[in-house]
Amino acid sequence: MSILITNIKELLQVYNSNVTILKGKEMNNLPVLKDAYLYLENDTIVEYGPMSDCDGIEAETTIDASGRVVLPAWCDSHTHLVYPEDRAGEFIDRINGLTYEEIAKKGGGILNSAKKLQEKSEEQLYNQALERLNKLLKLGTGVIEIKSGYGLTVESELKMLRVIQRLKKETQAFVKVTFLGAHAIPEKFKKNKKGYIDMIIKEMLPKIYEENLAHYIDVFCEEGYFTLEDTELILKAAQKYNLPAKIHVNQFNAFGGVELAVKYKALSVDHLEELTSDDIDALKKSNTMPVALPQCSFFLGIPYTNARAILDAGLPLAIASDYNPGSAPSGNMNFVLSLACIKLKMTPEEAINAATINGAYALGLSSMYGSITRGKKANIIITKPISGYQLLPYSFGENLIDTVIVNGIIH
Ligand SMILES: N=CN[C@@H](CCC(=O)O)C(=O)O
Ligand SMILES: [Zn+2]
Repeated sequence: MSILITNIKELLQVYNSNVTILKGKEMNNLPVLKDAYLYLENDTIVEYGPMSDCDGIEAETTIDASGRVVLPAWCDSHTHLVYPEDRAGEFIDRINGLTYEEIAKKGGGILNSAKKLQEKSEEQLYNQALERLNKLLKLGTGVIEIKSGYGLTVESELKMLRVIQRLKKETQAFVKVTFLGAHAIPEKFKKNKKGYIDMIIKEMLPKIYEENLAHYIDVFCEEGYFTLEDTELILKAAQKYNLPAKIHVNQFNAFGGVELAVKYKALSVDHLEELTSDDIDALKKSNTMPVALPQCSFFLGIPYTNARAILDAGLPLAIASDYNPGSAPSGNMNFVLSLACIKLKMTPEEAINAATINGAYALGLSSMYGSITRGKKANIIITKPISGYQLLPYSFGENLIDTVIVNGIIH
């Protein structure tokens, strides 16, 4: 199957050499080819260039992209897409003045989702998650990370991971799977957290390894959840099973989680609504990608990640949706892009880089995804006719995505 996209108004992220990460000032650079064509074969980007060089190229399908912007599909590096049902009740509680922490303390939050998830079958969870994922594909997401973490028992964590594995096998999206058994302390272990951590290390991890169910390990390193010591125990154990870390840190409190993650060579540190100069210093000495989740700040009314401090320190930055029923009930990366510009004060160029190439890096995939480069995967967004790529973050709440090609298939 070959696809030729012609008359492209702006082709974004064109790199002849295989760029895999953008840092600091580099993030303000977004290469644009005007009046361009793009030629795809099966799941691969084969050629691109100015329309004047397009003569003689033929394909089974031709798409006229006059007036449209074409760019790599979004790489969403942080989601909790598999969950049993919404938590709209907590939304109302928060409107009435309760905080996320207060809701969690009275049995809501993650434990509420875990209770519901334990009652659902693998089939039910799969069908719900598939519907969500199909919506996201149409909104431009081609690569997605999905975490477990609403199981919190051996059986239910494995159930979640199997559902995610099935999404990986049976959909066009490229799915990376993260084990987040350490998402909350189950009610049963309230007075015996050590017992739950033991269960993660001695029962869950070996089974996950045996069945090859996950690519990454995650821990919610936060007051009231998992301490630095707890996190270190889990990251150490995961090393034995070759599961690199992508961890939740600094959502509500900054107490050294970033430094610990860097010590364990984490692929990414996610949230960072609270950020200290020590965190920045630790990141400077690392290859770890900081990931901002602005929808969580928007929805919970907590501070936004200080993206400017991160970028001005010469560091890279990715943005992701954090799609989950408690703190970010949407996986729409187009809105994430708008928030990055409006609230994180990122330029459209920085935000697009953060949602494509650096998102791919945060999943260990940037040599295959995230830019328009010969040999990279054919994951492409074609917008509706627009005046320029700045419209993507500018027109918040409006769907400007017309066609999405994922893995060479048109959606
Ligand atoms: N903070 C931890 N995990 C999710 C929220 C999960 C939930 O509330 O269900 C997050 O990244 O925001
Ligand atoms: Zn999360």
